[in-house]
Amino acid sequence: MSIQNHPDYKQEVQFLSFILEFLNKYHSSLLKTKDRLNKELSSGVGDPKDDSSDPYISMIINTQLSDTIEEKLKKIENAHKKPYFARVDFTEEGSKNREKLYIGKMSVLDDKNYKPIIIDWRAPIANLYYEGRLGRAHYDCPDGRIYGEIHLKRQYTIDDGKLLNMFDIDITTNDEFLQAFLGANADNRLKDIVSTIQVEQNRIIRADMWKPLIVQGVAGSGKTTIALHRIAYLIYNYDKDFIPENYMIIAPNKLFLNYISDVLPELGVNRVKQTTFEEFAFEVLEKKVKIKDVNSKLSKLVDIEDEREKEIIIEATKFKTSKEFMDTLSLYLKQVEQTIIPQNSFNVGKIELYSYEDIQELFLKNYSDLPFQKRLNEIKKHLQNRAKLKKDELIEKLHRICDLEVNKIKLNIEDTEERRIKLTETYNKRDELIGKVNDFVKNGAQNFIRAIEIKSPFEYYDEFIFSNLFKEQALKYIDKDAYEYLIDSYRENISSNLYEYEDLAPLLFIKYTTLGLSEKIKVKHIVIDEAQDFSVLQLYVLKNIIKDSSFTILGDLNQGIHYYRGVRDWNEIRSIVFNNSANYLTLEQTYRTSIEIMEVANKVISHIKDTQVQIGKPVIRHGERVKVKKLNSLKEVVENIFIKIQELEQSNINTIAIIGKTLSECKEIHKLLKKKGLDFKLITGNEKEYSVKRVIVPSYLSKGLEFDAVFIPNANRDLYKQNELDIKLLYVALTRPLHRLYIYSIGEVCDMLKDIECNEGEGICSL
Ligand SMILES: Nc1ncnc2c1ncn2[C@@H]1O[C@H](COP(=O)(O)OP(=O)(O)OP(=O)(O)O)[C@@H](O)[C@H]1O
Repeated sequence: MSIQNHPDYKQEVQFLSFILEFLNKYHSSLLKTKDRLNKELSSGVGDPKDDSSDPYISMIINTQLSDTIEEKLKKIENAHKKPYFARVDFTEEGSKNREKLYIGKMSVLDDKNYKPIIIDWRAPIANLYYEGRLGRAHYDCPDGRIYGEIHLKRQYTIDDGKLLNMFDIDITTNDEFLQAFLGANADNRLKDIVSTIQVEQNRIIRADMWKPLIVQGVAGSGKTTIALHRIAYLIYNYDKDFIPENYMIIAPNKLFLNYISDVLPELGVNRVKQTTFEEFAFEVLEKKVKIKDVNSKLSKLVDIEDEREKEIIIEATKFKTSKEFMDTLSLYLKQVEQTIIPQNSFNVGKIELYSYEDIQELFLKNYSDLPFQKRLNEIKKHLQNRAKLKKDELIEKLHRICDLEVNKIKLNIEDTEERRIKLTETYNKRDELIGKVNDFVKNGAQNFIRAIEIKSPFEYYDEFIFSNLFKEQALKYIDKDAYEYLIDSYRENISSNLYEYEDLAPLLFIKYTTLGLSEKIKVKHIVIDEAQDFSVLQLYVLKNIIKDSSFTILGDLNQGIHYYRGVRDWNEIRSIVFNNSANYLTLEQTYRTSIEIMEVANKVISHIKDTQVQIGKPVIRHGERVKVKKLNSLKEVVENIFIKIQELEQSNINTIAIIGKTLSECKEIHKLLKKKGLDFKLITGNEKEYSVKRVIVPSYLSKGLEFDAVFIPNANRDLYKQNELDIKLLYVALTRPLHRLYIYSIGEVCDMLKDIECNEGEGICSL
């Protein structure tokens, strides 16, 4: 049915015009306020945040108190293009009023009665759109559960302020809206999905903030997107308790952060901390150290032929990122703790004010919850108080001694010049000692504490690695070769002032235990994306040092390419890190890839015989058949890619990636493509900006990204062997495209793609 024939069309167009008019007025009133404030600012009067005098200001768009006018203006401009995307008609139990709830990315309140004209998608009542079906429904709000009836659920396509389409639906699943959304091409940034959030995604977004949440989701199931929507949701619903700066998202690298950087501002959220684990570690350590390329170990493992060498590196790294390593480090820090306080008492002269034993007790027992440095600060207060208390007594004693001495002199020496000299000396001595006592009261405790050495986390870590304790413990878990590899590689790195990525978590723990965290770290909720590549140790340390923070952890074990350190089983994280208190949810539906592409990816990942492997279920969206073409050389592959790209240019394909296995393979292809005049950007892992539409990228750096079309230049059996790492690297590459996937193989295709029916005659295998 054409939209114009819809019985409510006229009414809907009228409503849209009303809203647009409303927003226009608000916009111009804000502009006026901005001008006034600018004038006031430049003339030095007025408070820039006080915009309450304007009649339109009481109409609130997203009631973030800290919003600046600039932010509000931006929000209105966005809202103007698409003020809402859905409507739910709801009658609350006991009421006769059928409310029309228009739902948008941000709320718009009527300035006269403060009633919402548009409801923010994050508001409790908006849950009716995501979870409710026609008929009896309910939603939860701070006052409890509200029951009622849904009469209508309608979705709108509005673009640039024009109503283009509308659909009446029942459930928000697999509807036309979603299909249209998924059929669209990837621009080179992730986007918001407020209008098509699915039920299982909605539950993750709206899950309780204070219960740690672990999400296992297949490639393309929306984990990254949901992570960002969840932050936006939490910021809106916990705005009284937290500010955006209290939220932190940790992503694998800067390129990825750049790739996701549009989503939160699109959702009207700013100032959320978006960082990598390394950057956060530098902030905690209050020092930037040189870190070996995060992917260097992975690329080494990808390249090494010698199986034993590989085994040693994996064993050593697994240990270095394990709970056992952490326990060993804790044992070492316990030893350090015992020896921090020197075996001296706190004395003034020969008088003991605090015994070593008492100071040690304060350090080890009374303040055992605090970092070493903070314990010393507390102990200093005790010493200072004791010194102050003793001051009068000491001074009185000095006066008494002096008086006795004076009497003695007066009795024994006649009133001569000699007696006067002796008396002056005695008084001087007394005054000198009183001065010393005063000085001691002022500085004694400080000096005592200052003499106690707390080393830097780097020094402690160094001592730890080379300690006998570490050797003894390590050899309980790993063999001698792995231990020696661990020590030798550490020594080699340190000689060039380098640390490994895996050193960061223990260093953070040492910093926390010894010196404590800077007040500047305000994090309260941590969202970790691509968490499958985090180690138990990293998560454990984060959980333990950011004391009362809560967590949302999202990842996909199928994509765990840093398997030598990463998560192998989410249950391990639940028990070791969260004491079994975390919720665990899964996402099986995949939204990115077509059915044809997902089937190939699923076949490949099934080669890992592990119960943890999760098979993705694609949303019903068909695409082109996947083809594997056998060729004889990389040159031929590049020729083929060249021709295909000419074809793709005629179609609606925006972003294209060539995904190799190793960086060296990518470099080679990059050179060949350059010769043919094709401009592709080689991604090496050091980029901070993600702006181009055509890239050549090694699989391990393509994690999290997506493209309209993907070329796998060589999936032959020498490159992709049937081992966990190769299977996962291939899986990651195969799950990046939205619409087209082209696979080439120079010679014999790898075993994982062999299952695909192969038409050798044409050199083409297809599923
Ligand atoms: N409910 C949805 N409606 C529309 N599009 C969606 C929805 N959920 C996910 N998508 C789309 O699916 C694609 C994959 O999402 P996203 O990158 O967040 O998934 P992911 O689970 O993090 O993937 P990967 O693990 O492969 O990195 C994106 O294009 C996203 O916009």
